[in-house]
Amino acid sequence: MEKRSDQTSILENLGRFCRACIVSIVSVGPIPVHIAFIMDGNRRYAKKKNLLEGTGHRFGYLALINMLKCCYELGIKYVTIYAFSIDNFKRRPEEVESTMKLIQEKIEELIKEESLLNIYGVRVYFLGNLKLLNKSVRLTAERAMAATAGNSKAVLSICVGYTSTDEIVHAVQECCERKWDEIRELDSSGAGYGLISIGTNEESKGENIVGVADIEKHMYAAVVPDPDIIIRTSGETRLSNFLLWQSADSLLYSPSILWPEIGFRHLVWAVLDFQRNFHYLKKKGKESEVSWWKSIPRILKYCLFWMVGILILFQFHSLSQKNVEIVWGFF
Ligand SMILES: CC(C)=CCC/C(C)=C/CC/C(C)=C/COP(=O)(O)OP(=O)(O)O
Repeated sequence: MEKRSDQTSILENLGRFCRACIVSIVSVGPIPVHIAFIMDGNRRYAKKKNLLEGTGHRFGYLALINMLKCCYELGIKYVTIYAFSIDNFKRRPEEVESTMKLIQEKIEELIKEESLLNIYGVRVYFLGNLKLLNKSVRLTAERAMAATAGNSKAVLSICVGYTSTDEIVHAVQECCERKWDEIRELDSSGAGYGLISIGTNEESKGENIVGVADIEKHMYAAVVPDPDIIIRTSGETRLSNFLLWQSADSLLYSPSILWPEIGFRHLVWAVLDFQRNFHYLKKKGKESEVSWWKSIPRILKYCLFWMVGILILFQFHSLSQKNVEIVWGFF
């Protein structure tokens, strides 16, 4: 029994070591600053595994926690997730209620002292029309934002009661209201009142024109940079009203797995895809600053990684299926 658990912990450490090696190899190239996830396929996962529908979302949450850890290990500073769209409110009332309950329960878990958010220094934002949430979920969300406001290493944005078209309409409305107040302040005589028009100019102070940058400032997602990659599981290549304004230059990556099945390997693949397409993604001024000599420790780790890999291959016949699964679990 003792021997068995020793063997398990050796394999777990081996899994962790291999993962750390992959992280250091991938980090030689440019790492995306912001990844957004469309967590698609929770209910299909439950169906596939003959589980209750709501259990699919619980597995989805576990996958989310694992994915956040992977992102923070890779040094990705901003993560945004599509947790509940405005359209999701049209689902069966029992489903809406149970998903909301789950979201509230998990937010409460996430703001505990020893939670993942505090370990990795993550500030959390809720993006969307929060008025659509019931009072207790809204208050929990507000409490989470206040509780993590002092964290500054990373940012997690949770989109609830969100759709991109709603965000754009809200931003334009708010922007016009502000512009109206601004003009009124500048021209107390009221003589300059007129129509406010939407212009293509970036920003326009004191004029009756609202520009792109003016609108952007009023987006829910104004607190984070535009996403470099949007990952949508279940092989779908639609954005489903998610970050339409912000995704003009984003790479869409769409692995054919259901959200609860997502793992480290899918994230690494998405980042490698981003690195391959880096020069096409208009990442001006964001070139990697890594020079070859700075990569020496990483290259050594890379060699060590392959040596260990070859040793494992030699030993493979002596590993049981269970042991192989333990190591594979880290990917
Ligand atoms: C604290 C926090 C943010 C918790 C998140 C909980 C969580 C994983 C919510 C996901 C909800 C959702 C609508 C997923 C989409 O799958 P789907 O229901 O559309 O599945 P389908 O595509 O198989 O129908």
